[in-house]
Amino acid sequence: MTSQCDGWIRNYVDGSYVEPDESSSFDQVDPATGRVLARVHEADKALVDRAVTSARRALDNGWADTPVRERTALLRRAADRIEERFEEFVAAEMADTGKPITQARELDVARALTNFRTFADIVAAAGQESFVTDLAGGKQALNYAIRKPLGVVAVIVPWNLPLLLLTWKVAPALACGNSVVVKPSEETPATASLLAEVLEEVGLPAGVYNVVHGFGANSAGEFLTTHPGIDGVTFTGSSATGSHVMKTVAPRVRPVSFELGGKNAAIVFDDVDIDEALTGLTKSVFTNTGQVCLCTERVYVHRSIFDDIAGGLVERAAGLRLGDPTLDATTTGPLISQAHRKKVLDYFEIAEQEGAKVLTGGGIPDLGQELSGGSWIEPTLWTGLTNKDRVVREEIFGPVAALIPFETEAEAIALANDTEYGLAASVWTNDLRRGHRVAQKMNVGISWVNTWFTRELRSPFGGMGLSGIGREGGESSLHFYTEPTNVCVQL
Ligand SMILES: O=C(O)C(=O)/C=C/C=C/O
Repeated sequence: MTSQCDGWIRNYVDGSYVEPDESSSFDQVDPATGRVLARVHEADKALVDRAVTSARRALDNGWADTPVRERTALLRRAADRIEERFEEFVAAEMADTGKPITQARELDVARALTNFRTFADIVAAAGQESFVTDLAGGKQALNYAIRKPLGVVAVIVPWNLPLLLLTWKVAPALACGNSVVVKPSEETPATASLLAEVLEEVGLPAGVYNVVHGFGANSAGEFLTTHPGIDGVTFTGSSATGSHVMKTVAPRVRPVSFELGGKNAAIVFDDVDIDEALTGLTKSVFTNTGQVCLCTERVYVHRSIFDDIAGGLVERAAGLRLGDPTLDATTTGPLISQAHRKKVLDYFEIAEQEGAKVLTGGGIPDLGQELSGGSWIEPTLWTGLTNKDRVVREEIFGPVAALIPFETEAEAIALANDTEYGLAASVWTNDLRRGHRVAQKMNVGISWVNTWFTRELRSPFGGMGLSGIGREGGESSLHFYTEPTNVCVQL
């Protein structure tokens, strides 16, 4: 039995794919064409319970006590196996998202390899904290902390970078000896189920990795976060859903790690190399059709170069290639669904009501009959807006940004920080002292200077305010996926 066969994408529980039934299922839709590709079997409450129970049993039957070197060796084998099956993962990710093949290869699946290998290295090298404590009367005590697995972790991941974000969480979770129950987004079920094949092939014990599919209220996600057997929740997705998940685990005071929404700013100073800045800004606004929590939706530009940057970005947007995701020349895919496209188009309406001047885009492109059923949208740029406008305050999650001029550094910092979110920012300037100074002043988790989405996986990653709780990455992941016990011995 495999993750996807005879037209079904399956749940994976206790080491095997679950036989689907028609009664609870939903469609896997290709966002590029609107075509139904397969049926997805929706997990009911009993199946979610079986997943959590088998995850606990796997922990207790030895996985939690597996030597670190065995766990990290398994992660490396998983990376090698994904590499061998690379194009299968690319195809599965593209079927779910419609994203261009070059991005699926160079970002989404490539990062899965890096995530597994990086956390194998980090956990293999991790030490423990210990101290010799001086006491009264010349006595001493030895204090040392051992880190145990957090336990059964609920991993809830979004539809924008499905495999990247899934492995960003599952790699450290497994490396630290946890077992996981994964609830992928209903929009993108394929790679989470396919990963189960690889983990089984490389010898992960049954029950350590489980996948349950579902969506909305009173479904797998809800059954999972409310399940008394869950020891912690790691979630990437919208701030509203994050807030709801927090409420569901609050009665049992379970730890959460949230990477949520953003309304990220770029600040472009007058001393930039215009071409270099345009390249970086285009990437930060339009990557993954703007469907990355780190994408820029607010671009603050020094007034003296505003027209150069605005004009240059319009040209770059015109240079984007929307179309058949299987072509290497394609740079930009569709939005994830018709429902999400309606949300983005509604914001296009609101922007015009708020006085936006549309520099480019603002509608639906005509890409021919083959793609007419897809959820395509035009890359869009606005001017004429202020920080008071809804489309400058609310996360849109599409290929769109508002361009707003500023005069002084202090004004730019104030404008960029004027938000309830706090995930990412980018500062573009050739004065590196100013770059460091302004980047540090950003109230965000990740602040880039003259670059965007450059990732050091050992750094803390996450956001503040509405953008999340906690950090993952490097040591931060170890802290979330383990529970330390400090032992104090009188010497
Ligand atoms: O790059 C990462 O590790 C990561 O977590 C990216 C998150 C993007 C969310 O939309």
